Amino acid sequence: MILHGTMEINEKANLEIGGCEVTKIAEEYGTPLYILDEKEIRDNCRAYRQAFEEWYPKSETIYASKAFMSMTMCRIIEEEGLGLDVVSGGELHTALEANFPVNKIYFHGNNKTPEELEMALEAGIGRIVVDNNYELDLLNSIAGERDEVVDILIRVTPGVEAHTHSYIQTGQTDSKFGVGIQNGLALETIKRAVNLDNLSVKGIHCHIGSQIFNLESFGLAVDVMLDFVETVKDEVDLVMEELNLGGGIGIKYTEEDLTVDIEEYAKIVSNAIEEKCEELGIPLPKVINEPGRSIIGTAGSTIYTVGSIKAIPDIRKYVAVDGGMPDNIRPALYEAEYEAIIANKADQSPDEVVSITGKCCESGDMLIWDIELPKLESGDILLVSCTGAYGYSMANNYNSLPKPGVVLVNDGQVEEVIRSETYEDLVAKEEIPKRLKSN
Ligand SMILES: Cc1ncc(COP(=O)(O)O)c(C=O)c1O
Ligand SMILES: N[C@@H](CCCC[NH3+])C(=O)O
Repeated sequence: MILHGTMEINEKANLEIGGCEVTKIAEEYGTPLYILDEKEIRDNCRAYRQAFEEWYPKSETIYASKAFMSMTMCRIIEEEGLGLDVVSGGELHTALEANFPVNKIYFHGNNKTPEELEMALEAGIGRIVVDNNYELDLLNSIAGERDEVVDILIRVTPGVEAHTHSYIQTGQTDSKFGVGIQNGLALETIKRAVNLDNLSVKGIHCHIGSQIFNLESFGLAVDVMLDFVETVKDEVDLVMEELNLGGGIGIKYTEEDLTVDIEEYAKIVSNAIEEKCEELGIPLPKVINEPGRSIIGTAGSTIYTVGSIKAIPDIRKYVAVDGGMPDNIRPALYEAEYEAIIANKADQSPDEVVSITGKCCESGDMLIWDIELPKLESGDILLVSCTGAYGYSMANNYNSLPKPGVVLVNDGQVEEVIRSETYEDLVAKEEIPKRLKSN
């Protein structure tokens, strides 16, 4: 397995993260459990900041909190000088509870409710990224009632197809997000927006997809977006000053994946912008990038205890762990692949091919198909790496499994930042109608 961040194998053949022995964490906090490597989160934030400071200083990096949201994460993100992308009232609430600076919050989403928009205006957040005409009118009327002029970006689809799983492509014209540049809808939306009294269009936003390795796709998106900035200037006499290029940088989940160099990404984006702006004779825009996965993905792992082991002769050996698709739905949803290591036998060489399955009543509840590992035994602690992004944030309670908690490790210290759910939590929101109550 690739050892990400501060992972190390100690002299007792135990895996350590942030100087903490994984088996000890399992003993103290139980399994399944998510472990976050604080140094790796901070290093990933710094990689973006340093790369953009070098290649395109007129920029801002904001963390896409849908990848993993918590108040602790907000505090780390703020300390590292990044802004925040939220996509719901819930994410916004979490950010506000964590005292995240409101002017550095961007509000995304293709169907924000009136209540969510009201909440965002009440908080005074930095930018609302308007997705469609319905939202444009809604926001304008809410802002009007409040007697405010709200700064917005318009989400557009540049028609660039990123090479990634079809479920996580978002830049093509046939998408539920944004308005198309190629079919003229984006221009129509902007023409409409500039005539609304309570909105001020500051720029455009696109997000072409997620887990992308081909950096050229970002260069292509820049070209299309800046051509559109030029069109808007000519047609509407509006010079848009902000270009939000979304997130989407891929991470190396397994040996088969490529590695993306953040500096290379910053360089490609900045070269594309500078060349295009020079060609069009337009001023350099402020650039915003919105990484999620590449900030938190490699910093997170999930630990499980191995339970039943079932060998089907000549077919497959299933090794079951005490979590599964409720804490990591990505294999079922996107056929996502992961690596794993036995934390208590971290120095052993692979010995057999097994498939790691969860404990749900669902055949698709698989974490890893056909992985080579040392011989597994019941009671072993298995660590699946790179689960930091879209793991906890997409977790659910299928089969009434309580959601695992999250611990933060750093410099030999383990801190519980989200406690594991209990059985009591599972029924806490329920109310049995009086007539059905037992005596
Ligand atoms: C609007 C927007 N910005 C940023 C992101 C973050 O993407 P990623 O986690 O791939 O960096 C997403 C999710 O894909 C998104 O929808
Ligand atoms: N949740 C997805 C990515 C979608 C990101 C949101 N636009 C994943 O796990 O890969």
